[in-house]
Amino acid sequence: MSDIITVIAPVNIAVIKYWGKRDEDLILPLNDSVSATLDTSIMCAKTSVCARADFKENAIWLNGKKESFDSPRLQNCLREIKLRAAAEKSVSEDFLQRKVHVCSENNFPTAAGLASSAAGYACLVTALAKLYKVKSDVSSIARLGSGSACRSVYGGFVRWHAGINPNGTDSVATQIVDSTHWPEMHALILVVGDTKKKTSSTVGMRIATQTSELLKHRVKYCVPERTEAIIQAIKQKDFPKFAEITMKDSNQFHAVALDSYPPCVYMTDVSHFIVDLIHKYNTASGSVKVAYTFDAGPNACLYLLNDEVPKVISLIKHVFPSSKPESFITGLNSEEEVLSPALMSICEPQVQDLIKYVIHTKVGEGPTEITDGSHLLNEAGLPKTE
Ligand SMILES: Nc1ncnc2c1ncn2[C@@H]1O[C@H](COP(=O)(O)OP(=O)(O)OP(=O)(O)O)[C@@H](O)[C@H]1O
Ligand SMILES: C[C@@](O)(CCOP(=O)(O)OP(=O)(O)O)CC(=O)O
Repeated sequence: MSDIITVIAPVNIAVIKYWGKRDEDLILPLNDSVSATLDTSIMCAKTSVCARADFKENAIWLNGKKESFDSPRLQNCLREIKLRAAAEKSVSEDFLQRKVHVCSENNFPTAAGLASSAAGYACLVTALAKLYKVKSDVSSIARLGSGSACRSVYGGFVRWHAGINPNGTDSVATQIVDSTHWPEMHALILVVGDTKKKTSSTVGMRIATQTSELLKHRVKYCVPERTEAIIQAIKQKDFPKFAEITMKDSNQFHAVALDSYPPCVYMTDVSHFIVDLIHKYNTASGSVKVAYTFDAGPNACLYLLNDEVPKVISLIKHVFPSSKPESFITGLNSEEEVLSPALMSICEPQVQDLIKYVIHTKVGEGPTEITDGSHLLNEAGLPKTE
């Protein structure tokens, strides 16, 4: 039997955003956040890990390239998993002393605002937990890699509790409902740009924490109320309520980014155009059918129910013509529906390629171990691609 462990882990897109830390080293947030975990069959990180007595050093390969293992976030995750394993006495002292090799790949662009760090660290920490046979919840360890990663440790809809303990022991993720609760919930990710962003989330939220008055108001008054309300909406499958809170929270997060000094601008003209289009679509539909949300970048994530997907895909194709129509919609198969004249008239077609491509996905499960032997490390514990 192989001693290599391989795990795939999902991305998650928040509907109540995490933005601002109360402790930068422990990655403790100022507020609770809520997200949906997205299907690993469409977007995922895949990570293989292995610990052997003859490895000379800890090593990590990310997307085919050897990277430094010195990153404090990586070191913190490995250290905490080993401490947990030692406390649980799950492996021998000798095993804990061994060096590890890690090889990871994302099947979508890295560091492009598509939550690669969330999937990446959830995957790494889950794989290490299996390697060291850790049984307890590891969301607080994934949090040390990237805050939002703690939510990718679970499937379905997930809440990250900010917690109040200075040492962060209560800053953990819990599942609100699993992925079978609201299977009709789909997501369309409209990729406006997939290059590295100008201001990282870490830096952007540091500036906001130091300078934004609006962030203080958001943390104290808006997020607590919205968190409770959206959890109710999720439990009751109340889409219009869910969508309204999602859109308001995205708008407020970007208002906080603009209220920072110097301001952080993540949305582009195309992003704002999408916001306007969704509001027009909802008005023309007579009720709220689609929600948008934007992370620290220009890409839109639209949440909508399955029934609505054919119409919305037709609308996107009509408004955003592509020079590569055959590869414009990726992910889950989606039918198209002829748009009614009323919906056709809400927006004229724009110039070609404002949106690069669209990923159609849905709410899915948390990290899973891959047992078919398709490891990223070979028998020598080195990347198969080397
Ligand atoms: N599969 C992975 N395994 C380990 N680390 C990863 C993996 N994927 C990404 N990362 C880490 O996350 C970093 C990218 O995080 P960053 O926050 O810049 O981008 P993002 O996650 O795509 O965007 P955002 O967090 O705003 O959605 C990478 O440079 C790398 O350090
Ligand atoms: C806008 C967000 O996507 C911010 C994500 O920030 P990160 O989790 O990437 O930040 P660090 O904890 O500094 O690594 C909102 C969210 O996912 O809740």
